Amino acid sequence: MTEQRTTEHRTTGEPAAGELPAGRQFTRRRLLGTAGAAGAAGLVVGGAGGAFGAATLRDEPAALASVGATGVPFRDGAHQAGITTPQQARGHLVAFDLTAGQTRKSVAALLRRWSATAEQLIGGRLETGDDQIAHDAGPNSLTVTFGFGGSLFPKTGLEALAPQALAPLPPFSADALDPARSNGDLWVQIGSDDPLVAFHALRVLQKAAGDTARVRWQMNGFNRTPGATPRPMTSRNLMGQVDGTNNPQPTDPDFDARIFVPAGGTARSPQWMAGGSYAVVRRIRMLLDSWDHLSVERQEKVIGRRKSDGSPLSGGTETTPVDLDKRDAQGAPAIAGDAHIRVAAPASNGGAAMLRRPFSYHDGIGSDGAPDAGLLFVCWQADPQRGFVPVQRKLDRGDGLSRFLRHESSALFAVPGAPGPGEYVGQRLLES
Ligand SMILES: C=CC1=C(C)c2cc3[nH]c(cc4nc(cc5[nH]c(cc1n2)c(C)c5CCC(=O)O)C(CCC(=O)O)=C4C)c(C)c3C=C
Ligand SMILES: [Fe+2]
Repeated sequence: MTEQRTTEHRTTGEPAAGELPAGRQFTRRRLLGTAGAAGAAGLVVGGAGGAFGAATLRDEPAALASVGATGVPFRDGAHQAGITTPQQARGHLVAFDLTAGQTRKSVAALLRRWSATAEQLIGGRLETGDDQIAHDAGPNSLTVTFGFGGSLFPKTGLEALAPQALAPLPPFSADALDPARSNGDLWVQIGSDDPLVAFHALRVLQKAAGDTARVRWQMNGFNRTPGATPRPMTSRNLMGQVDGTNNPQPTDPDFDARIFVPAGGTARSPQWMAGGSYAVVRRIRMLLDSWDHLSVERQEKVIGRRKSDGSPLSGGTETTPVDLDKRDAQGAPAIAGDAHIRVAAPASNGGAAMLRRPFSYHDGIGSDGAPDAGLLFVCWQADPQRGFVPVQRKLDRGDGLSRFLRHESSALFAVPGAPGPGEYVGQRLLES
């Protein structure tokens, strides 16, 4: 049964006495405050320190806002966290390569170490000697998700267990890929609603890699902060569009079949991938200076939806089903033949679908003088040949949006299911 977005998030329970090392022991009031309590106790305006210095001057700790207190279990159901978890405000995507001479055994030791570390980070139980970057923070929806790249299998003698579904993605005509920022033996996706919590997790996991694996590439992204809008709503990307509306929903009857490998595995996904999923990761630069030259009306035609509220050009509100057959008063298709949502729709791709869960990125100004910004496109599916590949093939040929994008890096990872009690992530592969 699929975890529901709303129910996967939980508020952490009160830590048992002695569970946290000295200096990390929060009173219930400190750790589990509500937004209301934060409002009452959090900001001291005026007074000796003035509003600016108030947070550091008060001697009574304020309760955490609900954002800080929200936790996502590391082991919950059949799937790793970070797939159906609501998008967090901060994300780090990191690929590692094994150093020379590593074996299945040393990789198993690394995954055991990483799993234990991730569980400690998520539970707020830090090791003695921790750098304290996240010292005062609650869980902030921290998730850590681990995956395996195709190159891992021959390096560890596991070729026979490599999923066929993990075969390299085909080339696409619009690709401008940087090999140094593509692929990788291992992948870690970190998400949190607090940048310090996210950085801390990244730093601790990178140190835990020890001499077994080195960072191949790292990408840092962001989304809207929870609570930033008066009503919760679908996030916007850096082109300003509402992005994520027509994602498969966990309540859809075919959601699990589309996104996760079934319990018994499949012909293209061995049993050790049961409950797992495949992540396609693409760094897609947006050519924002060109995009910004278009009128809003043109921009809306390129996508097929209104910019203001994400409603389809065939009519209705954001969540109204798209009518690809609708014609305007002149008899022309309301949604153009090369509109992104027409070309990408399951109806145009033999039912192919994926769960898109991206982060935006902004790495300053590129050598061309334009923003080096865009989407860290992450999509999840039970098999990339039935998800990403057919859709990207179609987009590659006929998407009006592709003129404003550049695919700069690409990777595919097999993300195993959640470890059982006492297991580590990937144990069913590494000890089979
Ligand atoms: C191969 C898959 C896709 C890539 C790559 C991709 C890149 C990309 N998309 C946007 C902006 C939007 N995409 C939207 C919808 C949408 N996109 C894809 C697939 C890819 N997008 C799909 C399957 C869909 C849903 C189509 C449907 O069934 O209606 C939208 C509309 C809102 C929404 O439904 O999310 C926007 C906006 C950008 C900016 C981008 C690369 C940077
Ligand atoms: Fe899209």
